[in-house]
Amino acid sequence: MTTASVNKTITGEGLRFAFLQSFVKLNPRILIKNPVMFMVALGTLVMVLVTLISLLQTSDSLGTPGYNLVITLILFVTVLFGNFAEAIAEAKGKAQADSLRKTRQDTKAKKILANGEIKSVSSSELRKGDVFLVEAGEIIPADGEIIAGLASVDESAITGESAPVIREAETDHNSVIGGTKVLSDQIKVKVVAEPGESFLDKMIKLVEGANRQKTPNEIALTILLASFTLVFLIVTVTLKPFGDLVNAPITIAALVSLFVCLIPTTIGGLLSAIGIAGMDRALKANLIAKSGKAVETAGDIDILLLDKTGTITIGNRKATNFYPLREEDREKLNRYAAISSFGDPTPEGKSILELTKSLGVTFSDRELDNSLIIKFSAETRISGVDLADGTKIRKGSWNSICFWSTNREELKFLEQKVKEIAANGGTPLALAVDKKAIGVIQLEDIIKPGIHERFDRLRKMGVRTVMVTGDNPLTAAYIAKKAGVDDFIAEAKPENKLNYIKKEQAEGKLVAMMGDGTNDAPALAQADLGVAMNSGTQAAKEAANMVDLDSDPTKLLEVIEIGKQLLITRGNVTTFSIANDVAKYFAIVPALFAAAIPGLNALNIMNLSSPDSAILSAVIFNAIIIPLLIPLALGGVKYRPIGAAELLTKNLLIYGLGGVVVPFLGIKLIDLLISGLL
Ligand SMILES: Nc1ncnc2c1ncn2[C@@H]1O[C@H](COP(=O)(O)OP(=O)(O)OP(=O)(O)O)[C@@H](O)[C@H]1O
Ligand SMILES: [K+]
Ligand SMILES: [Mg+2]
Repeated sequence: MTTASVNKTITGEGLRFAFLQSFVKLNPRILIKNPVMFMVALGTLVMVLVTLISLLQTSDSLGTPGYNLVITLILFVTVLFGNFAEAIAEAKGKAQADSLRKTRQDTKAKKILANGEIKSVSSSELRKGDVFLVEAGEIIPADGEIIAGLASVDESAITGESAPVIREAETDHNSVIGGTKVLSDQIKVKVVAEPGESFLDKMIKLVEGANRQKTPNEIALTILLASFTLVFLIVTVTLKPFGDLVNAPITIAALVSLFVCLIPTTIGGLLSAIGIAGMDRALKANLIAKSGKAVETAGDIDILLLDKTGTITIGNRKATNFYPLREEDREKLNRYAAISSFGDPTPEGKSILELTKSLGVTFSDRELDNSLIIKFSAETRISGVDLADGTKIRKGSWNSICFWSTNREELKFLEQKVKEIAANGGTPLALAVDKKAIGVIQLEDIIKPGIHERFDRLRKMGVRTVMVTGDNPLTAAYIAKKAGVDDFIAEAKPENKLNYIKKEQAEGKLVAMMGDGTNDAPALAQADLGVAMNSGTQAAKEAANMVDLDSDPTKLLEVIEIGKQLLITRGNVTTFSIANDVAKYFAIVPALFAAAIPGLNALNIMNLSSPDSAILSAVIFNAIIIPLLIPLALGGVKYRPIGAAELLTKNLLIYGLGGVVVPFLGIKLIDLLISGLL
C-alpha cells in the first residue's frame, strides 16, 4: 500500500462510515465543540416541541403542524450535513489507518544479547535500547538507529516509494522504521521506540485523527463564530416584540429559521473538515504533520532556511580536480588525498576517494594500520588521519587549513586557486601534510534545475528564502545569486542556524527549516515549522513538527503551499458563509414584514411568493449549501502565488460577492419550485 495513492476518491465504504458517523456525532458532548451547529440542534429541539404543541392547539403564533414539521426536519438535516462534512473528511484517514495497520505486524527479531549471543524474540518484546540484527530479505522488527553496517532498505510500505534507500551507521541517514524491509547486507540496529509508540503507531493515530486537537486559529475562529451566534440570537429574539408592535406577529418557526439562517452555519459545518483535509493533503505529499497546527503554521511562514548542499544543489558535492602547490607535489597530493579520505564516510570523502581511484592512485590498507582517523566535524571543518609513522594529514576548508598550516608564505600561491574555485561556485578543500599545505581539492556543486522558479514563486507568496551553508562566503555568494535566494549565511555552524532563527523570531517572524542531522535538532525545535527527513536521526525527527517520508529537502516549498491552501480555503469559506447570511437576512426580513409595513416592500427585491415560502426556501438553501461546498472544503482552493493584496481583492470578489449573489439566486429558485406545493 502507499500512503500517497490510497483513497484519493471516497469509496462506498467511506460514504457508509460517514453516514453512520453523522448520527454518532449528534451526541451533545461531541456537538458542543461546534457551538454554531449546537445552536442549530437546540433550534431543532425547540421546533420539535412547537410541532407537538401545534398539533394539540391551533394558534396564530404557532403556525400549522405540517409547516412546523417540515422546518424541524430541515434543521435536523442541517446538523446532519455538518456532521457528515466532518465525517467524510475523517473517512479518508480511517481507510489509510486500516491499510497502515496491515503493515504493522508481529515479526521475529534477532536480538543481540549483552554477551553477543543472538536470541530469536518476537518484535513486541523489543524495548528501547535493545540491539537487534537484520539481514537481507528480513523485515525490520522495530524503529531504530543503525549502530553498525549499511543496508539498502525497501520503505515502500510506509512511503509508497518503490526505489530502495540506503541507510548507514554514523551518518545522518541512520534511521530505520519497523515494518520496512532490508534488501541487501546486514545491519545492527538499536531500538529507539517502545512498543506501541513506534512511528507506524503514531502515524496510524494521526491519520485516524484520534488525538486531533483544534488548532489555535480554529479555536479563535470558533470563538468568533460563537459570538456572532450570540449576537444573532439577541437580534432574532428582539424581533419578536417588534413584530407584535407593528402588528405583524412572527411565528416561532419563522424566528428559529431566521436565527439559523443568520448564524454562520456554512463555515460552522465545514470548519473541521477543512482542517482535516489540510492534514490529509500533507499526508498525500508524504508529510507526517505531528499536529494540525504545523500545517497551519506552514501557511504563515515568513522565512525559509534552506541548506545549500542537497537542497539547492544536487545531492552531494563531487570532487573534480586536484591542484598541487608545486607540480612535483602532484603525486603526493593525490596519494594523501586518497589516504586521508579512506576513513572519511562523508560524501565529500567518498567522492575524493573515487577521483583518486580513477587517477590510478593505489595504496594498501596496511599503510593505515594503527592510524588515528580524525573525523570531519562541522565545527572544525577539517578531517584527516594521523598515520602510525607520525605523518599527520589534514584536509578541510581553506580557513581552517590556513590556521593549521605553518607555511604561511606559500599559502599565498594556493589562495589564488582557492578564490578561483569559490568564485565559480565550487568548494575548495585544502590539503596539508605535517602542517604544510600542499594543494587544493576542487569540489563541485550543481544547482538543481528549476529551483530558481520555485524561489520566485515563494517570493511572490511573501516568503523570504535564506540559504545556510558551511561553505565559504565566496562560494555561498555565487550559488545564492545563481539559485535566486534572497539571502545567505556562509561559514555557518549548527548553532548559527539556531541563533538566526531566534533573531528573526524576536522580530516577530515565523521561520521554517528542514534538517536531518542530530546537529539540526535544536534549530528544528526552535523553528516555528521544523521538518525532519525520514532518513534523519531520531533526535532530528523528535525535534521537528513534521517528518517528510520522502526525505526530499525541497519539500519545504510544498509544505508552505499546502499551508497557504488551508488558510485560504478556510478564509474563503468563512467569507462566503458570512456573505451568505447577510443575503438571507434580506430574503427573509422583508418577506416577514412586507404585509405590515408596506415601505419594506422596496427591500423585497426578491419578490418571493409568500413569507412562508421565503423562510422555507432560505432554510433549505442554508442546509444544502453545506454538502454542496464539501468538495471545495476537502479539495481546497487552489493557491496561486500572487501578491497578498491582489489575492485579498480577488477572493473578496469571488467569495464575498459570490456569497451574496448565490443565495439570492438559490433561494429564488427554491421558492419557484416549492411555492406550488404550499
Ligand atoms: N569531508 C570533509 N573533510 C574536510 N572538510 C570538509 C569535508 N566536508 C566539508 N568540508 C569543509 O567544511 C565546510 C563545511 O561543510 P559542511 O558539510 O559542514 O557544510 P554544511 O553546513 O553542510 O553546508 P552545505 O549545505 O553547503 O553542505 C565545507 O565548506 C568544506 O570546506
Ligand atoms: K446560516
Ligand atoms: Mg554538508
